Amino acid sequence: MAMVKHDGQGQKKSRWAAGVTPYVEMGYYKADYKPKDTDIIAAFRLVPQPGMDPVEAAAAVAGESSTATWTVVWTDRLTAYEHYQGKCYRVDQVPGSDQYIAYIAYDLDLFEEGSIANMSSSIIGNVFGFKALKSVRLEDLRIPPHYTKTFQGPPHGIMMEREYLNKYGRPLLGATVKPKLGLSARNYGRVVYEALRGGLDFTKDDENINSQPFMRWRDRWLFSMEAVNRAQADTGEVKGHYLNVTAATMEEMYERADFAKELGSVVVMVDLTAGFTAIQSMAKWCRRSGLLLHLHRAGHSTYTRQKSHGVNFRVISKWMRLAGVDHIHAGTVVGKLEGDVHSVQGYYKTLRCNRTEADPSIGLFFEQDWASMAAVMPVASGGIHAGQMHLLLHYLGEDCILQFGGGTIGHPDGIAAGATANRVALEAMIQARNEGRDYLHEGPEILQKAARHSPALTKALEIWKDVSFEFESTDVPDAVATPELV
Ligand SMILES: O=C(COP(=O)(O)O)[C@H](O)[C@H](O)COP(=O)(O)O
Ligand SMILES: [Mg+2]
Repeated sequence: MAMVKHDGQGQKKSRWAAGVTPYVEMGYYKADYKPKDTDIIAAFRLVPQPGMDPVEAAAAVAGESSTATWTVVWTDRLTAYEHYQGKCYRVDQVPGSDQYIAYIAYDLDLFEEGSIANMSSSIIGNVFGFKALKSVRLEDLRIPPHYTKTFQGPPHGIMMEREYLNKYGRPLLGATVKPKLGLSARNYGRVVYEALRGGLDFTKDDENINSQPFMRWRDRWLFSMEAVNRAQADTGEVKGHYLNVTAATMEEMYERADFAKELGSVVVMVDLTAGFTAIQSMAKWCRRSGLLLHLHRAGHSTYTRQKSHGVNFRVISKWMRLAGVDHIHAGTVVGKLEGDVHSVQGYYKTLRCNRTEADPSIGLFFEQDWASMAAVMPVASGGIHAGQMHLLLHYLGEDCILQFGGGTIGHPDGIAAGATANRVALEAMIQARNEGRDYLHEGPEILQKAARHSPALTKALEIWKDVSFEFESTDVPDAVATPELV
C-alpha cells in the first residue's frame, strides 16, 4: 500500500487498476533517471514514520509535489503523465540518523514562468503534511537558467546600487530605528537624522512598523525624508531610510511606495510576511521607479530554523533573488539571532555569486548558475556592535550591509556617536585589510588604535566589550555536523 504501513500482505496489482498503488510503482521513483539540464531538482530531508519505507516515502513526496493523489486515477491516461511526474532518482540516508535526503527532478513544464507562488505551491504545497512522514524539510533547489530567465530578479542589484550610492569597497552601514514601536513621527525623524549624519548609509523601519495609531505611515515618510535630506546636505553623501510599505493590500502598498518616490527616497522596504506575489509586484514597481527594494525576512524562522522540518533559508534566498529584491536579511554569524557560520556563508554565496558549485561544507547541495541575474546584497543584523567589526568583515565580506540597531541607538553619548563608532571601526578594519594585515586576529588591537582618535568608538568598545551570544546552532550542514561520517 502506498502511504500505509507495509504489512507484507499486499498483492501486486496492475498499474492502472483502481485503488491504491505504491508511488514507486506509479513511476515516481526511477533510480535510473538522469535529470535533464532543464529540470528543477530538489533535495528534501525526510524522516519517515516507523515502518515506512524511505524510498516509498520519497516517491510519495515526488508524487504529491507534481501530479499524484493517494489513489490511482484513470484520468492520468489523458495526459503525458510520464512527462509530468516528479521523479525521485536517489535517496541517501544521513549517516547515523533517521533522516534521508531524497533527490527529486521536476520537468520545467510543471511550472508557470516567473511565478514564485506557483513554484512554491508545487514543491512545498502539500507534502509537509503527509502523515506517513514524521518530518520533511526542503533543503535546496537547483534552478536551471531556462527557468531563471523567466524572472526579473533584483530591480537593480549590488553593482547598480553601489553606482547609485557612489559607495565602493566596504560594507554599507545601517541601523534599525529603536524602540521598534511607539515613537512619534518627529522623534522618529530625529533618530534617522542623528544616525545618518553620524556616519551610517541607511536607517530602517523595523519589520513590524507599518501604520499604527501612534504614527501613521504618511507622517513617518515626511519626517524620515526630511531627516534623510538634511543628513545628505550635511555629509555630501547619498543616504537612505528603508520606508516599509508592507500593508494589508497591494493598492495600499503602491500608494505608500508612490509617496516615497515622490519624496525622493532611494529605497523602500517590504516584509516577507507580505507574501511572494506582493514581493514580486513591488520588485517590478522598484525596477520601473528606480528605487531599491529592501526585504526583511520577518517570520522566516518559524519554518527555516529547525533542521528536520520546514524550508531551508537557502531556498528562500533563491526564491527571493528570482522574485527580485535588492537587499535581504540573510544572517549574521555573530549576534543575537540564529546563524551558523557555514550555513550563512552558503546563503551569502547564493545571493551574491553568478555561479556556485555544490559544496556540502556550506550546505549547498547543487551547483547553481544564475545566468547573469543581478546579485542581492545580504544584510546582517541582530545584536551586533562595533567591537565585532573584524569578525563581521571576515565572515561576511565586503558586499553586504551591516545593521546596528541597538549598537547605534544604545550608545551612551547618543545616536550620532553610535553611528560614528561604527563608521570609524569599519573604515579602520577596511584599511587594515587593504594593507594586507591579518585583521581577523589583530582586530581588537586595530579597533583600540582607531579608538585613540575617536571618543565615540572608545565608548562603544568599552560598553559592549563583553557582549556576545554564544549558543549552539540549531542547524548546521550535515558535512559539518558529522564530518567523520560523510
Ligand atoms: O531589528 C532587528 C535588529 O535589531 P538590533 O540591531 O537592535 O539587534 C532586525 O529586525 C533583526 O535583526 C532581523 O534579523 P535577521 O537579520 O536575522 O532576519
Ligand atoms: Mg527588527
